[in-house]
Amino acid sequence: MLKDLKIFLGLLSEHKKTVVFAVALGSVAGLVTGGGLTNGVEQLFTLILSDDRELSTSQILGVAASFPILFVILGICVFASAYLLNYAGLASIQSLRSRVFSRIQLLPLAYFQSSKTGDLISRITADTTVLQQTLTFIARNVITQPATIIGAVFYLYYVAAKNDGVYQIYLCLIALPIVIFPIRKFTHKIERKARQQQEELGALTNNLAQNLTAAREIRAFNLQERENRRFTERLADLFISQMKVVKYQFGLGPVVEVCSSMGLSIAFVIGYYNGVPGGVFTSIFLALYLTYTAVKKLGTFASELSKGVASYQRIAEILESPVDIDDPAQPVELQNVLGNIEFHSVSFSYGSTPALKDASAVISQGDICALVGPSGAGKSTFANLVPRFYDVSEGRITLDGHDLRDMRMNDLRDQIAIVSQDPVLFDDTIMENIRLGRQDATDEEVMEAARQAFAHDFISDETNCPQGYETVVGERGARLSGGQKQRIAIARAFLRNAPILILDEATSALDSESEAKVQVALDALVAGKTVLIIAHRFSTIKNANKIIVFNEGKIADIGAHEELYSRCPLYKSLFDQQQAS
Ligand SMILES: Nc1ncnc2c1ncn2[C@@H]1O[C@H](COP(=O)(O)OP(=O)(O)OP(=O)(O)O)[C@@H](O)[C@H]1O
Repeated sequence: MLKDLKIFLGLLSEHKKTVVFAVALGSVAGLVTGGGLTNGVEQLFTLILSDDRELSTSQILGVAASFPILFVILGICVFASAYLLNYAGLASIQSLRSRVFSRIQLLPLAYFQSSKTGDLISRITADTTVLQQTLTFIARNVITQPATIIGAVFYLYYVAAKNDGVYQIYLCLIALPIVIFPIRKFTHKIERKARQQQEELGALTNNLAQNLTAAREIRAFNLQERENRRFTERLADLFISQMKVVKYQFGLGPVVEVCSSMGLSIAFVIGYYNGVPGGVFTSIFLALYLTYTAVKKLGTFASELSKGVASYQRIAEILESPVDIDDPAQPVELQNVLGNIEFHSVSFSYGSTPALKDASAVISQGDICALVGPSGAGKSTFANLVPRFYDVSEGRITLDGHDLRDMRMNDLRDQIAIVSQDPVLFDDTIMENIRLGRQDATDEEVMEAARQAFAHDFISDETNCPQGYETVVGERGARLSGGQKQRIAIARAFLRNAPILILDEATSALDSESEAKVQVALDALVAGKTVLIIAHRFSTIKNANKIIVFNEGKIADIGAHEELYSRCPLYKSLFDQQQAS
């Protein structure tokens, strides 16, 4: 438990001073409860049970006032301590969420292919919420409860010293160590069950996320019933694991109470036979009761801690995932990049799946290089290695003679503009979506880029975009057609004006009229730049001066159209097939 507690105290370490001050206030509250309250009760009951009623009015008022005073002190300490500790807890969770989010921005693409989006969302939202509850629960109880126990035990010691026959009542405290055993057993169980519960919640969120992104397909293929069934099954799994946590969490309290009640019974028997006076006995009973209640709360505390540990482990998995593509210690300074790219015997595998084998190629400044080959041959993989979305497994890639791994990632990616087949737009205005190409671009520059991409006309057309450049495009650009989205993406590339362009069949979503227009724009854009076109249709390659033919992860041939057509059988057959269709 101490190890687990350390994790949480570590999370609170940014607010050490606040925590220390709050803990001091909590200790006062605990000691006042355990020591002061019991003492007050002793005085009160001794006076009320006595036949002798000769106290002066001021003495009576003094005793009567002692309780409100005690509770005012207690109230101030408890409130201030809880407020400050909650502040530290919530602020720590805020910074943890922010750290997890920042980490996610750095993680390699491969991480997202092996993780599920819904589960990641669940870790950042649901698991951090559990942690938040744990932190505030710990904050409320970590000091108050032990302080209450210490105060009460000291009071018992004080009473035993003052009264004959009372020291045997210490026997009642034997119940305390006995209670530790069920607490330990239950907390281990809770930690495992809570982890399972959070995993089920992650799976449920993932199911939901997938369902929401496939709303069109679900309707098109009449999958509603299948989706309902799957979601209901997930809900049932979550329910079962939640109930297991509930069983152990709430089973602990009664077990501790039964052990504690035995202690109270022993106290009664000892007190009765030893003739302990009524007032003293009442306060002893209260001290024992407070001690057991505090122990019970510590039991709940341990179970909360276990739940928190289970969630923390899921969050820590993100924080501890290696960022294997990182900046070098002494990066090369990139200046006036020309765009000469060379692949030197490059191999790459996705896990154990080889995707590129011993690929060597030179793509010089100004080359328009088309990557062609059958599906799965390695074209996209080849292009994805240039912006270091993945690092090569073997060999090296150079830009203007420098190994890509010797450059700062941001410097390298600043030299590259990408237009993908299915461009992603953010739920923001058209202006801001284009500005992603270069974040410091002025509105005028954004509009000029849109003109170059033949996007300005549809953006200015009120029927398409009622607020022009200020029109919000919806999630993933839902309010725009495929062709319009692609022209926005092309406008981004114009704005970026990078020396290297990667086009993933960039004109595939355009109708023949816009395709012709964009082709003119692309011709202007590519001038003097190094261009990689992942070509799925051969119509795209007519402007390429260099064609790389891929087959089963290997480069089968490199050359211009005419030479490849005459000497490369694979290229000839692919080209003829396309012409025929
Ligand atoms: N993220 C991934 N994880 C595992 N394997 C992958 C991944 N991406 C691609 N592959 C595999 O790597 C190989 C090359 O894929 P790649 O996407 O580079 O081919 P491609 O030529 O671009 O195909 P297409 O024309 O169909 O897009 C294929 O066997 C593919 O299954």
